[in-house]
Amino acid sequence: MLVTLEGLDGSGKTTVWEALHDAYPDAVFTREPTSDSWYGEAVNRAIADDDADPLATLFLFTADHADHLSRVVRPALADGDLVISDRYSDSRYAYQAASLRDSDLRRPMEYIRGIHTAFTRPPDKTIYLDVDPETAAARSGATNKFEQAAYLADVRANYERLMEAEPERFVRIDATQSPEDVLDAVEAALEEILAER
Ligand SMILES: Nc1ncnc2c1ncn2[C@@H]1O[C@H](COP(=O)(O)OP(=O)(O)O)[C@@H](O)[C@H]1O
Ligand SMILES: Cc1cn([C@H]2C[C@H](O)[C@@H](COP(=O)(O)OP(=O)(O)O)O2)c(=O)[nH]c1=O
Repeated sequence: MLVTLEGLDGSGKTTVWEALHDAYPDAVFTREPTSDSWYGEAVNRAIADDDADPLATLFLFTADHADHLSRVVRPALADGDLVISDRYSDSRYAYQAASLRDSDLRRPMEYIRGIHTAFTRPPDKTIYLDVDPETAAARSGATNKFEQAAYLADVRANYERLMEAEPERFVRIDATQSPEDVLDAVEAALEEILAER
């Protein structure tokens, strides 16, 4: 089973993902962008480059996803493992659709979803850590171009569209709560997800 964690920068995904290691010692913990491949390194260069072309950046993130799928996610799922990924394809649909909002693409989110359809493995469930863009930008320190409040407001609107389209896949958690309460809510959601399996 594939469970993904999504949310704005600073929503607390990584804090939760790290804390879940203790509760689910047998799960495969992974993330996008990947942190153990040259594809992930290329993505990190694009994130750090304020002048990186947004369409080129989309394809770098998508290349990293393809490698992540074939090298980590599909083999783990084939072994029957629980896979918990800190960010996954919805990050592309939400963030790159915002980056490409003023591009020549008429419907960026549909375009980005379209290039994934043929090869991706959609998540079984997605836990969305919900925070307002101002809190997100403040917590993340607004250190890169994706972490600015105005941009994050667009990203959040895109996540809302994704949740509206597939309400049964998403579990929304109020991530403005204390880290302990967020973790409790995520663990309760995961227990329910695994019980339904
Ligand atoms: N529920 C929370 N309340 C307040 N601060 C938080 C909370 N969760 C995480 N943080 C802090 O916010 C910052 C970003 O958290 P992080 O887990 O890295 O978020 P993300 O991976 O979603 O970008 C860190 O400094 C972290 O300690
Ligand atoms: C996976 C992914 C991440 N991103 C962005 C979100 C983050 O600003 C940045 C790095 O992701 P990440 O390392 O998860 O950052 P954080 O822990 O702060 O949330 O890349 C995309 O724009 N598209 C994607 O497909």
